[in-house]
Formats: sequence, structure tokens, C-alpha cells
Amino acid sequence: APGRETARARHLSTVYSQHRCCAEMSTNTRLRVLVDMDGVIADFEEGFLRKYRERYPNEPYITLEDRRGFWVSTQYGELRSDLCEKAISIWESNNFFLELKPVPGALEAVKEMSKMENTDVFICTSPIKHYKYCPYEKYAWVEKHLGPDFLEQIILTRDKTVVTGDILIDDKPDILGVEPTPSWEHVLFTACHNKHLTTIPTQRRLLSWADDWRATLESKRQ
Ligand SMILES: Cc1cn([C@H]2C[C@H](O)[C@@H](COP(=O)(O)O)O2)c(=O)[nH]c1=O
Ligand SMILES: [Mg+2]
Repeated sequence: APGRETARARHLSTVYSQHRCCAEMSTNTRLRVLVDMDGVIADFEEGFLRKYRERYPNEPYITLEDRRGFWVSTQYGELRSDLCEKAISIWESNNFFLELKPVPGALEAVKEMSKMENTDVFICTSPIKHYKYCPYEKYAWVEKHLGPDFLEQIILTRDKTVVTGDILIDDKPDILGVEPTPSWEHVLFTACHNKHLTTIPTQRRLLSWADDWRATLESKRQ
């Protein structure tokens, strides 16, 4: 019957287009890049030291060269116990995250990355639990430096292991969470606090945004 033939033709056409779409997707596998914010595109350490010394000009401080270990609060607390809370008060203050300077080369790299064929870029960042300013200011910082379209690309999480991606560029040496085997390869972004760290031989680094980040991304494409 003519009617049945038409319906079958429509069905076959749909099935074919779905298979063709899947076939195309399987050959054009997209690369998903997760880029950390603090210490990778926003200069947390510089901003912290500048504002700490402004607020506490007579207190001891740790130069960027002497920074060791991810946690600023821990190293300041070891210097003198009360300095831990003083350190925390800096990044809990209004405008701290908003006024962080971009890491040299970061904005250019992220903009270029986001325009690459078959590439998706997300800013994957952990807010502090003192939520009065930080989440808002992280969004405002991305809009200010990367433009309003990039607001679509922000992932705020305290656990990056549950985020799916091919590569995570992050300055934190140990990225732990509920997922024991995250989907992404962690590429360690060199920062003052981790430059002296001896990492396992398989741990790749980006020394800065002047390093060959394009080769690192291409090495992850299927
Ligand atoms: C050094 C340091 C950082 N934090 C907080 C500040 C930020 O919200 C996140 C940064 O983490 P990410 O891995 O760069 O997203 O950590 C902190 O609470 N205490 C510290 O000493
Ligand atoms: Mg970081």
C-alpha cells in the first residue's frame, strides 16, 4: 500500500541518517579539555601575596620562590599558627577572586584552544566553601577576561574526578575525589608551589603557557 511504503521509506531514511551521524562522530572524535582556573589561568599566588602584604604589612610572609606545597594556609600556619587564618581571610575577602591577574599567556591559549576544530574547552575550578563572593567572582572573572560566551564553559566543583574529559590542566599535584579512575589525564601546570616537586615519570607537565600546550592536546586526539 502506498501509505505503508512512504512510512517505511521515512523510517529507513531516519535509521540511515542516525548511522551516518554516528559514523561521522566516530571519525571526528572531539577532544574535551578541562582547564583549571586558580594557578593556571588566574594568578592566585601573586594575588594572595600582594593582598596579604597590603593587609598585614608587618607580618611575616613567604616569597613565591619559597612556596612549597599546594596549601598556602598550611605553609603560613607552619610559619606561625595564627597566620593560617590570616591567609584564609585574604581569599575569603570581597574582590579577591575577581581582581586576580591572568596568568601570562593563559587567555590567548584558552581562546585559541576553544576555536580549535573538534575541541571543547571547559574551565573546571573549585570554589572555596565560603560562598559569599567566590562563585560570583569566578563567573565575573571569566566574563571579564574571556567574554560572555565563555560563561557556558564554566564547571564549578569541589570534586574534579567526577567531571568527564580527556585532559585536565591543573596546578594541584593530587586531584582526588570519589572517582578512583578519572577519565582525564592530569597534566600538571607548573606553579611556584609545585616546581620543586618530584612527580612520577608518567606525570606530564606544562611549564607555562609558553610551553607546547598544542602538542600536549594533539597527543590526546584519537
Ligand atoms: C592555595 C589554597 C587554595 N584554596 C582554594 C582556593 C580556590 O577556591 C581553590 C583552588 O583550587 P583549584 O584546584 O585551583 O580549582 O582552592 C584553599 O582553600 N586553600 C589554599 O591554601
Ligand atoms: Mg589550581
